[in-house]
Amino acid sequence: MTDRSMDPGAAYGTRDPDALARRAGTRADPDHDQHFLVDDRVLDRLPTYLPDDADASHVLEIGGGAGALTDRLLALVDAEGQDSGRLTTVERDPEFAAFLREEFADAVDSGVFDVIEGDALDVAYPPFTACIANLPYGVSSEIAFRLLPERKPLVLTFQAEFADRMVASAGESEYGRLSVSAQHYAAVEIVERIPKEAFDPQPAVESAVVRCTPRDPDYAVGDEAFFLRFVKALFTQRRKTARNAVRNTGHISGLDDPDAVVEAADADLMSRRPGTLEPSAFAALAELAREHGNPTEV
Ligand SMILES: C[S@@+](CC[C@H](N)C(=O)[O-])C[C@H]1O[C@@H](n2cnc3c(N)ncnc32)[C@H](O)[C@@H]1O
Repeated sequence: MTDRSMDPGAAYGTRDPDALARRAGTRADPDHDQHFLVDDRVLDRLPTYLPDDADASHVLEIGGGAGALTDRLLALVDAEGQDSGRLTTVERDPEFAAFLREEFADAVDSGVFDVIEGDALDVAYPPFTACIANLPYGVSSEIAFRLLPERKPLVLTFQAEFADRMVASAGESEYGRLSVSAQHYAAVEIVERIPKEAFDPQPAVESAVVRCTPRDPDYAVGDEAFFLRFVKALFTQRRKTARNAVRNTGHISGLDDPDAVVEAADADLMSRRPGTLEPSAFAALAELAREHGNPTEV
C-alpha cells in the first residue's frame, strides 16, 4: 500500500496546480461541466479524505480537466521511495485528455499514469482500488451509481444539495431513494463543504465532498435489483402510507400481487410513510414482497 502520510504534491511538487489550471483553464467551458478547483487547500485535502485503511494502489479519477487534482493524486500513488501505484484518469474532452498526457508525460512513460479518453458513463473502468474525483455535476448521479456497486472507497464532490440527500437519515426531509440506495453500498458522509469561490469558473451552487466507505449492509437482501426498484417505487408515493405506496406501485416495482404483500406485512409498518422507513425496514419489506407479491422483471 502507498504511504499517504507524505505532503500531497511533494512528488510532483514542481508543478504549480494553479498555474496548470490557468494554462489549460482558459478553455474551461461550464456548458461542458468544466468547473476547475483552484483552491489549493481544498485540492490538498481531497486525497487525505480516503479512509485510513484504503488501498490507494490504483486510484481512479473521473474528469481530470486541467490536472490540478491529477497532480495531487499522482503524488498519492507515486510517493517517493514507496511501491509505485497507478492513477487512471477518465476525461471526455479530447483537448484536456491530450493536455494531461503531455503535462504528466513522465508518469505516463513510467507506467504510473494513464488517461482514458471518453465518457465516464460509457468507458470500462480499470480494476481501481479507490476513486477520488471532482465530478462533472451534470452526470454525477449516474457516475456515483456506477462507482458505488464496486464497493471501493470513494471521495467525490457533488452539488451540496445532492450530497445532503445522499447522507440523509430516515425522517429527515432530504431522505429518499438516493439516501437508501447510496447507503446500501457504503457508509456515506459529508467531509467538507466547498464554496463556489473555490472553483473557476464558479458553479451556480455550493458543493460538498462526500466520502463513501464500502460496507455490507446490516440487513439481508436476496435480490439487489429488486430491492432498489422497490425503494424507487415506494418513494414515488412518499406522501402516502407504505400500505398505499405498495398497492399503487406494483407496475414500477414489478409486483403482480401487491395486496398479498400488504396482507402479510406488519400493520404498524404499513401505516408509516416511506420517508420514515430505515433502509433495514425497506429491506424487510422487499423480502416480504419477493415472498408474497410474485415479483416479475420490469
Ligand atoms: C468539474 S471538472 C473537474 C476538473 C478537475 N479535476 C478539477 O478538479 O479541477 C469536470 C471534468 O470532467 C470532464 N467531464 C465532463 N463530463 C464528463 C464525462 N461524461 N466523462 C468524463 N469526463 C467528463 C470535464 O471535461 C472536466 O474536465
